[in-house]
Amino acid sequence: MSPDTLTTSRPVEQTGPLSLPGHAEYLRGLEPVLTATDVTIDYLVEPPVHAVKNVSLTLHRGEILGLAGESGCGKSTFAYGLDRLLKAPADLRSGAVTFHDQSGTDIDVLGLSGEQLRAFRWDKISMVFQGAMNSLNPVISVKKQLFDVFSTHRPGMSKKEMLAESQELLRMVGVDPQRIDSFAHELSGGMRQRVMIAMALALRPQVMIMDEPTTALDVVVQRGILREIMRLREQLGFAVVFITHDLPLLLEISDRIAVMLQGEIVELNTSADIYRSAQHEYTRKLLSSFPSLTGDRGSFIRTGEVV
Ligand SMILES: Nc1ncnc2c1ncn2[C@@H]1O[C@H](COP(=O)(O)OP(=O)(O)OP(=O)(O)O)[C@@H](O)[C@H]1O
Repeated sequence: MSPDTLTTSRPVEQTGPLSLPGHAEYLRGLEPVLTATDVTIDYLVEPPVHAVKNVSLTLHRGEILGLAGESGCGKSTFAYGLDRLLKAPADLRSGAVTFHDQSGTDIDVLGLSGEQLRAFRWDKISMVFQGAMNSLNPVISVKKQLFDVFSTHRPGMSKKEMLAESQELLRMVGVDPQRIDSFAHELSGGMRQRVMIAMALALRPQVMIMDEPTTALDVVVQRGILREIMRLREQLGFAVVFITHDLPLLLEISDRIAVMLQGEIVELNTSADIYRSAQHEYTRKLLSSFPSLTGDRGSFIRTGEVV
């Protein structure tokens, strides 16, 4: 890593638009792990699409930050920008993304070169996508795919260590370690997604970006996986940017929620305050469009218990 990618300044805490005093209270004492400042991303098509407009957001160590908003508002584009996964015609026009490493070093993510970026991704920030379970290679065993992560990023590890670590990862995500020799096509959709989460956890990243990670799964499997993610977050302390259009789900699992509308964050607050006293008209509209908030799932929000 070249010296110009390193800085030591710490960002000013952001409470964000339309946030209540409780939000500032929530932020007190939290340490930032990822900061996006004035990020603007366009798709250079004719006419150009201004997908993300001057978005600033701070993710704190160990927090689950939900990114909500209807289809096309720019959630995925922003998340891909955070991890430098954008491809043409997407163009990150301006802004800064800083990763505040546990070691105390700040990394200018947009300044990383190809090799530095490969080393950074998966190690510091990993990503789980909706389609990820289909991105496991069906004809390569789970073991080989997990081993590939280790041999690329941890070349010093022995095969024995890789096996022990892979089995432990599978156990952590609720997959029988004996399935390590299975091929992806032999696993259910839910299990494939759990294996993807195991791969994303393999290097113990400090941040995981999850873009609709459970949307394609049935509700029971989905809730099992979400519970696992929340438990692992407690155990391992990583932070999560969780993207979905399912606002009730975000209210259940997130510490804070950022609401996106047409490429901008229009409201940022704790989940409790978003639920109790949404400030932006669009957030209120989103909340009222989910009848489940007044039904069974609403009971969690009222009681604080995950069922
Ligand atoms: N390759 C592309 N070329 C042109 N425009 C694009 C491209 N990909 C996305 N967009 C546009 O960028 C905007 C933001 O899209 P994005 O996929 O980030 O939204 P999203 O909130 O994640 O939606 P979804 O929940 O449907 O994934 C939309 O207007 C979309 O049509």
